[in-house]
Amino acid sequence: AINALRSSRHRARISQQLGCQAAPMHHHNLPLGADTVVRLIQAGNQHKIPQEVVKLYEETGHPTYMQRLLGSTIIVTHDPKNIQAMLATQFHDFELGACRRNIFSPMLGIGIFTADGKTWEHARAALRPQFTRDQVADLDLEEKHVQILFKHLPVDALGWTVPTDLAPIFFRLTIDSATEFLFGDSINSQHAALAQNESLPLAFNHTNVAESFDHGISCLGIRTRLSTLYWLYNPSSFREAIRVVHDFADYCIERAATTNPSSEEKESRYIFLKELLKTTDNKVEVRTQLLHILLAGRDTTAGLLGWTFWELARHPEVVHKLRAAVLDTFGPYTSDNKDITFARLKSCTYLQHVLNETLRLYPSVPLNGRQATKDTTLPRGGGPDGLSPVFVRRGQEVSYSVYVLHRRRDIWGPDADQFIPERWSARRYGWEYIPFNGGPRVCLGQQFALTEAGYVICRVVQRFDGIANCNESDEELHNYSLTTSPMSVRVRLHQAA
Ligand code: HEM
Repeated sequence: AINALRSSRHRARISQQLGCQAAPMHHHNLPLGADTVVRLIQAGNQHKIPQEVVKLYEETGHPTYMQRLLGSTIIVTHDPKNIQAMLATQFHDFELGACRRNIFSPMLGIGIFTADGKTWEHARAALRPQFTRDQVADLDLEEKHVQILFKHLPVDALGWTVPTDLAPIFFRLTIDSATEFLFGDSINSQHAALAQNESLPLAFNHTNVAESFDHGISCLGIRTRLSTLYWLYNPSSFREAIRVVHDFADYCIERAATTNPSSEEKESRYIFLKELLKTTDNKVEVRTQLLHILLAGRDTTAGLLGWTFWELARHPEVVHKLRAAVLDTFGPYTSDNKDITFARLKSCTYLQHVLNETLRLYPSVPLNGRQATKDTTLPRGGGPDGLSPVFVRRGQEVSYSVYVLHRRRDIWGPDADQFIPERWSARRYGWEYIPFNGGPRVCLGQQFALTEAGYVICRVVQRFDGIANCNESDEELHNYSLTTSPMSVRVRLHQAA
């Protein structure tokens, strides 16, 4: 106790020397900030956690504030300058921390998404080359899976589909293409979901892999929200899901490692797993890397597609303009997709504006955080005017919400909550727009994701010229595990003549 008192006095002195002032404390109605925990649990049940975090910010009235959270006091900041400090300018003062590692490791092991320090540097260096290659987003492979998606969207004599929920369809599309690209073997969940069940001969029983992966991720989401109490949540269904996912990964790795090189050479397709096996023969490390990329890349892309169509279904004028831009760049729908390339997707400006605007309103990772590696400061948020630095204790959690940041009216204007792709024709990127994070840990798959999502959107709007919203309500409901996607995107699509 005496040591704690001494170090707290020492910190107070340093904090004063550095010109730090206290950030305002969020007003709590219950001890230990239990009211905030209850509110977040209730918001989770209503699928509105990101909106609740906006309310907490608005109640406090400051972009940076302190919040009690069951025994600890965390700093919450939605200030671009502070986020930039944590992610870039003071990168070494902050890390992900042991808590995130412990939460994720039973399913994923310790890899790029959970590691800090040298382990992270090693993982990033090993993965980086795989993302600089031109073929990183294989559009022919994507097309194969898009064609199966279209089988889920048959039309009647007037050209309309029945009301269909696109949200699960995008989840199946992205796990099929991601597993084929990463593991060399698609789990073909789209085939399994077709009514007539066009069963494929599979070397491995893939049927449960998609469900197990989804269940495992939702358990990781619950463990993340329990924070340091994550260990309370470890149900047998979580352990079983992990077993299925690991068996699938191990099967693919074993098969890739024992493939006869001569037949391998004949196969020109780029497979992530085979590239990784050239860098290490440690199969557990390969499994860890693969599962981390699957986690990082799959749900994020499915969520981006889901939210894009959620908004398109409510903005026919944007559909009209987007379709005109796509047809102008790539021509009408044909079974040949050769005109659609990475470079041409980038040059389709309005498509990029639609993607930017979707990621502004629905950043895939709406809440995030870091932990201080040493006593340090954040540049802003202290004192009555909020302009003084704030002292951060070693080990203190700092949480930030990109969802809140992207909807701040003082940054984006009074229409911050509205979907207006046109705002991007006059806007430049800075630290107020960070859907892919920033600094040394910026998303490795940004180009991959924008290419894949852009490609799928292009193909859908080439083939369909009308999107009618069939959801009963316009309420924004988040299917939020670690990333967000819409609960449901029920639409009827009209096929172009
Ligand atoms: C809409 C799509 C995507 C979004 C919005 C997105 C966003 C992000 C964000 C916010 C982070 C930082 C997370 C953190 O703080 O720990 C991140 C990290 C990462 N992302 Fe993405 N991501 C997307 C798609 C992808 C894809 C498709 C891949 C790979 C195929 C990928 C690979 C990674 C990797 C490897 C990291 C870890 C980087 C590191 O810690 O060094 N992402 N992404």
